[in-house]
Amino acid sequence: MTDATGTGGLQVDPALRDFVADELVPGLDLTPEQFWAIVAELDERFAGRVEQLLRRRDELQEQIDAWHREHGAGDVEALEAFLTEIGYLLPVDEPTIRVERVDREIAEVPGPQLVVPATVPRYALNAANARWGSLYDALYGTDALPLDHELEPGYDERRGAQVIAEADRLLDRFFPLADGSHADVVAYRVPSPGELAVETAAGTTTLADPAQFAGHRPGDGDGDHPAAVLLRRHGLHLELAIDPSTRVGTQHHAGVSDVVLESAVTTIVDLEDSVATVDGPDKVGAYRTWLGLRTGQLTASFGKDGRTVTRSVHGDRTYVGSDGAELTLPGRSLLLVRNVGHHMRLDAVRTAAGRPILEEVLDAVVSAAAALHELRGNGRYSNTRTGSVYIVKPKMHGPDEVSLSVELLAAVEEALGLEPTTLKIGIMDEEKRTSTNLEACIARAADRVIFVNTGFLDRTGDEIHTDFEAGPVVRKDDQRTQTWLTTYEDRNVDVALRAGFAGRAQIGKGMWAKPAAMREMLDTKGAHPRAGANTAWVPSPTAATLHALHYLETDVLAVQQDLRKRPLADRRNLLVPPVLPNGGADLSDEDKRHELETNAQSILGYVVRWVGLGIGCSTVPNLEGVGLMEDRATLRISSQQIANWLHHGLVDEAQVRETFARMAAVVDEQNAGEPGYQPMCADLDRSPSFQAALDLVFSGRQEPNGYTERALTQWRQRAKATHDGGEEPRTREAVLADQAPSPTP
Ligand SMILES: CC(=O)SCCNC(=O)CCNC(=O)[C@H](O)C(C)(C)COP(=O)(O)OP(=O)(O)OC[C@H]1O[C@@H](n2cnc3c(N)ncnc32)[C@H](O)[C@@H]1OP(=O)(O)O
Ligand SMILES: O=CC(=O)O
Ligand SMILES: [Mg+2]
Repeated sequence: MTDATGTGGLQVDPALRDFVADELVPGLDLTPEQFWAIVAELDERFAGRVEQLLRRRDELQEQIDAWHREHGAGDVEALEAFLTEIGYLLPVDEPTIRVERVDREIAEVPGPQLVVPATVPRYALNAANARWGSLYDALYGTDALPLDHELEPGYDERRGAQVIAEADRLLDRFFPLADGSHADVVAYRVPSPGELAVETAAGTTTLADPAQFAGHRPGDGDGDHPAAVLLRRHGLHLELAIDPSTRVGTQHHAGVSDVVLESAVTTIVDLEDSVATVDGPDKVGAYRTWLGLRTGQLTASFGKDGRTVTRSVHGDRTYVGSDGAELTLPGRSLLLVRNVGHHMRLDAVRTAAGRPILEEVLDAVVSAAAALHELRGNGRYSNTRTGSVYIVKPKMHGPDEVSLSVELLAAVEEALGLEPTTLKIGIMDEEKRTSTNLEACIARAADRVIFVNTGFLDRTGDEIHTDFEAGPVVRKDDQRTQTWLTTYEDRNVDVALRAGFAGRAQIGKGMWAKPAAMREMLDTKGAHPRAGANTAWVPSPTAATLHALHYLETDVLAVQQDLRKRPLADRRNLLVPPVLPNGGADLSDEDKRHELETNAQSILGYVVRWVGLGIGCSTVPNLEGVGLMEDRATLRISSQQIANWLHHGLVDEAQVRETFARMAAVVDEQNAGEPGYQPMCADLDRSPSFQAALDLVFSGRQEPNGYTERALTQWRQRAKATHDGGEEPRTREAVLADQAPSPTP
């Protein structure tokens, strides 16, 4: 099946081997043999270091476990002294970053960051194009505005009127007129390129701040009928598309057929926690998307609204600027790619001795080689105007692991002949040893770090695992208000600002994990820019458009200047374990039952799609029917939560097994209409998904750092092997093709 000829002595899965030879390297100054020789050499060079660092994680965890066994949650000063003594806490030495050649989308323009699984080209293309999004669509098709009547099929005029009124309200808020309201406008005119004339019944007015007028797109005839008016606030653009001949334009008082917002300023194409890639063909699927986005050649065809749609990447947008010169704005989100962490091994490529290689090595080399097409000018469009490639590194524990990542990127640059520091790094601050030593972590990457981001989901999982022996942890939903978490969020911003991130790099906040709850997001996620974050994660293009409103509202760069003056959040508060008072004795049986059921249901709801269908990120309804985005990081929390309560006797094994069996029936019911779905309850003992869920919980205590990848991967591989004799395992693409398209207005 595999053959080591021409692959640097590596045994390479045929799908990967063909992808590299036929798709990745042609057009580069690189042969497949050279490519694999680079991978082999880097794997060999770094494998020992990685093993050592993983052992260090385990050693520290064992020491921390022993301390908590003796002291319980303990006294925080004593804990600090102990963690310092064992080398977990390192001296604080404030760094200054020196990163250069960073695109303005990262350095200067605060705005939403979209994340998209690399395994779904249809979604990835949508994400790349989500730089611009229709505010009308986002308001029409979600719960952002209350809906008090049943929508007419097609276009509902009452809903349309509600959307237009809300858009007017937002325009008044962000782009006020010198006189009157946008709701009174009958025409937007551009008599000369630098001048916006706004006609209302009361006469002609303009913007209260004329500098907000950024340009226009000429329509038919003179400036009385522009096709688009471009406005700008806090570095973000908003386009009034004017076309009175359309259905919406006819209804609008000034012919505005859409309000288009600059939305996903940046996008992370994810090779990590939102994908299920367990073998060569899976990895090829994900790599092909990244390559196709960088060459601009990626397309996806699918059925939607009864017709076949072919999606490809959008071009740039051109206007006449307010200075009269042509103004070109990027049509696509600036793309980053998230690679896997140090703990991942890839079965699909093995050394001559049979050892699976470091998956991060292959990710890094492929990520850079794909981008090389564009850096060499072979892409249809350019992602970067500064010649940088943005790689996000997850799940690093402390500064030595950051150094390892930096050295790997430097080695890839050297091997591919890239200028030093071309490969930039986004540091996910999502493991406790990174948060508590954030200054040192940033220092190790000072000349290439382009973000620190509070990945609070993994971080919560790691908190539970690190404090496992301190006592039973608080309920999952109560983590959000714990001292460690609020300190972590504040301190991440404080440290980054002191290190000089403002105007140079991103300070990011975490994912909005309720994909359909847009009203709630609008009401709460504005806290992210107000907390000094110049970006925060959203799960979909629609969420990006709505979250963009928060950056129009808040001038993040001004907030950052103010925050710079506040005292640094106290690192000691990061050490307060989130354990229940009185060992959980205050919780009622009903509280415990509910928490157990909630976590069991979310574990099963996610795992059944990962293991059974190869889908790495899903919306799973919770027991209250609210759809929650679940990925490997949320799974880490849920499985650690149950494992921790089991360990401390809040629940027992029989109860856990009984609850999982009961929840399996609920999850089967929820997925009953899913093509290719294998119900767990048909035979729980033989269901790979059900067994994976139990594995995650019952191995949760021993599993290094509480990660979920080992169990998921093994059970998915087993499920695929079972399929081998019969039906082919279904891919997400196949599942999507069978699904009715989502209702978009
Ligand atoms: C802890 C962490 O690491 S968080 C980071 C990992 N998480 C993520 O990456 C979340 C990414 N988001 C997603 O995967 C999805 O939005 C989900 C799984 C949450 C929901 O997916 P679905 O149920 O299929 O979404 P839904 O049916 O509401 O919408 C589908 C439409 O939205 C689009 N869409 C949904 N999510 C995205 C996305 N992230 N990027 C681009 N387009 C998207 C799809 O292209 C599709 O539109 P189309 O029919 O025109 O192609
Ligand atoms: O990767 C993000 C997280 O929250 O974990
Ligand atoms: Mg994470």
